[in-house]
Amino acid sequence: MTPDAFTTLDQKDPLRAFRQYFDLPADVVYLDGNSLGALPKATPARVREVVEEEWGQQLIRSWNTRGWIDLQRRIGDKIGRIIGAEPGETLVADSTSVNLFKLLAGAVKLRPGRTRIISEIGNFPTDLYIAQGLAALLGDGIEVIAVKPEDVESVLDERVAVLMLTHVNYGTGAMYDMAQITERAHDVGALMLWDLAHSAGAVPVELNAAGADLAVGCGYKYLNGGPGAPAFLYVAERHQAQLQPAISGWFGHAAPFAFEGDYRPAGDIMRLAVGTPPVISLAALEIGVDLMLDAPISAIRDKSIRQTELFIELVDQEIPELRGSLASPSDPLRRGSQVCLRHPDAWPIMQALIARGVIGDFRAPDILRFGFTPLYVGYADIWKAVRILRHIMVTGEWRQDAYQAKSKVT
Ligand SMILES: Cc1ncc(COP(=O)(O)O)c(C=O)c1O
Ligand SMILES: Nc1c(O)cccc1C(=O)C[C@H](N)C(=O)O
Repeated sequence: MTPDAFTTLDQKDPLRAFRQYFDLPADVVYLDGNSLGALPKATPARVREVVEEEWGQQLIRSWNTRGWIDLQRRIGDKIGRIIGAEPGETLVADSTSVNLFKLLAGAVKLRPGRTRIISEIGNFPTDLYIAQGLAALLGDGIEVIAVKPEDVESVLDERVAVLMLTHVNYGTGAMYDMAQITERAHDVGALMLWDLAHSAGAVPVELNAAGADLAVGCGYKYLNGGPGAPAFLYVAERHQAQLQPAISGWFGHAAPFAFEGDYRPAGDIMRLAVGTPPVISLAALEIGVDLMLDAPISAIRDKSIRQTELFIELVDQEIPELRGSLASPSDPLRRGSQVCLRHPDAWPIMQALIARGVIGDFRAPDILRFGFTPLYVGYADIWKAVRILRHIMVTGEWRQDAYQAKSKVT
């Protein structure tokens, strides 16, 4: 394909208008929105309004007059529309790690007598760490068993309390069939908990249609809520009255402002709230979520598939050294919105790319990871990224000393 063909694709792109709503440096091709989403242009003004007007002028009155008290639920319901949940099933709260703890703990208690939490060896480490920490805290023979993705179904039996999987794998982009795996978990009476960190806003997700029980996800990736944005959690309506909150904070109380001495959980999703929510961060997140709601997820998915396919095809065509290096599934239907390539020198190669304005990720030990966020990545960006990657590989530019030193965040 020629560069002109990519420009034509951009001209015909139904999502083309969305790029203007993001503030991106002109000289950067940003292929890391799956780690930290881009800044929506409307966010700074909204944050300023919350700080200067709602906080500065209205002070504590804003909890009522500006709806601060309802933000977690209000934004939760909006995210619910992106992940196939009904109103009242999704709450914005805490971080993904903390939400995993709350939901896993609640799930284990819902399956008394069962001792196993099953997960996947390549899961994002925080998911495994949280499960391990919870098992150690609970004792009672509770154990975490992590197996290869292809072995997940074969370890499901009546000992399993909960199956906890990340829908789209952070390291490879491999995507599970949500409905099928959820059904297998239910076949043995286990609960299904999905981590949607790399799915929400990236691929179509239908939690209720799939029969999922519980889910968590990030606000700062495809939802563009900003660094450390509050996360979300989902509890299917049918479990809400029984799920015991493991962290029984006052925001989850049935009547927080009655200031009672004893804990009584709220009757609905609010029981999973803990303490005072970060209002300024919630306001920033809402801007990102609103933008996402304006874009049909089917158009996002179509563009994402097209972009990842084109990227793979171009790398194959243009960069002999990277031919056959694909670490993501080659079937786009089994892949999220990212492409991973394997190379023993992935670290310095990625540093050289970043120095030339193509921002992707390195993931240990040998992965070059490229995230495609269709709201602001164009087709011409893909052409440019592959040309620069080609230059770096052909010239051996990545071998320079400057690109060898490791930094703290990789
Ligand atoms: C699958 C997955 N879960 C969880 C997280 C992060 O959790 P937290 O936001 O609590 O750091 C990430 C990325 O950081 C992730 O990729
Ligand atoms: N949350 C992150 C952070 O605070 C620093 C650096 C990276 C992250 C990430 O989100 C990593 C990301 N979940 C990943 O898939 O690799």
